[in-house]
Amino acid sequence: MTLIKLKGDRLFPEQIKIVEVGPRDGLQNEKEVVPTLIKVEFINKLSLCGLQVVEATSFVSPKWVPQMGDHKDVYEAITKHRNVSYPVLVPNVKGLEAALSVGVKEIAIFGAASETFTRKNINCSIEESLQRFEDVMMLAKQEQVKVRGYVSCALGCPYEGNVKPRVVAEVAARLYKMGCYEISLGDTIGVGTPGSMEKMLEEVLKHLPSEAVAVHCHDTYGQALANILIAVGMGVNVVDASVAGLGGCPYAKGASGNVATEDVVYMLHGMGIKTGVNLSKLLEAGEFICASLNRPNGSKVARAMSKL
Ligand SMILES: CC(C)(COP(=O)([O-])OP(=O)([O-])OC[C@H]1O[C@@H](n2cnc3c(N)ncnc32)[C@H](O)[C@@H]1OP(=O)([O-])[O-])[C@@H](O)C(=O)NCCC(=O)NCCSC(=O)C[C@@](C)(O)CC(=O)[O-]
Repeated sequence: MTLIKLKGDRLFPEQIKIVEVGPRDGLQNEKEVVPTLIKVEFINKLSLCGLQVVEATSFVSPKWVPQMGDHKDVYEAITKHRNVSYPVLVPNVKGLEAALSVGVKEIAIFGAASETFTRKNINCSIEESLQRFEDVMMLAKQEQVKVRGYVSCALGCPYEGNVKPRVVAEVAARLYKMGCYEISLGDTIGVGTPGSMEKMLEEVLKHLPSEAVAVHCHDTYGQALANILIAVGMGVNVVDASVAGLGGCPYAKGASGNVATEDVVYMLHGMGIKTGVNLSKLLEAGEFICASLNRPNGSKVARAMSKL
């Protein structure tokens, strides 16, 4: 990884990969069912923005998350671009088998550093979830499917409050050792601050190379950009974000959307860090989904630029 020096002592990666999670994390919590065709058009627009990764949907139980119940239809209908990967969330072997039946090439398994959140989210303990993921990983390896891992509640849990960095590092290390090529650390309820992000990452980076770490910051407390800046300054070069700041987790009451992709891209480009993302096209994709959902745009950059 090439690092560039900005003002001060910190070195920053020259290039950051943005993982766009809007179609999945962004839409999974919408109250009204979003029509499949809108989801497909949304993903197709995002595919034209220069993003390398667009998380497309979740192969989870439709009883638990009805909004993602059209996962197969969405995945089959989207136009797949050669340079873009379209990972989908998978909680168990059943989900992977369904994903394989429509030709999915990359999945994300999702664990957490909180027992209560894990129970509420995927109905098992942390240890049971890791055993389930071992089974998923075995089949994924056999089918040559790439696997990304999430660790939710990395900076706090909606049920248990503070979460120990040591526990985050342990779950992250287990997922990495199992074969996940990248571990995304989720501030699920956006309570983290630059201080807690730094402490948590110091612990995680004792066990994982920085190239294998991503951050996934919800912006509930308005800390997301500051937290990302800290992470990037510590060598993390993958950032998850959701266009127009869409999103929230159905099992984390009150959690607002992810950091807006437009805001992350604007900040990084302003620092001279490349993302490969075309901000104008991203703004169009954000406007499209906000108009379709009839909701205001959660990106400050999008709002400011629409007035220019
Ligand atoms: C994991 C389960 C399935 C366990 O749910 P369960 O009820 O314990 O599972 P089960 O094995 O007893 O199955 C119950 C029913 O679900 C079916 N089922 C079982 N598996 C599947 C599947 N894969 N796809 C479709 N259907 C499935 C299964 O066939 C059965 O159907 P029935 O016999 O009752 O008709 C459930 O808890 C679930 O789907 N949870 C997903 C919840 C979810 O998607 N949460 C939001 C993810 S966001 C997140 O985690 C945070 C993140 C990643 O964004 C990062 C951050 O911000 O921190």
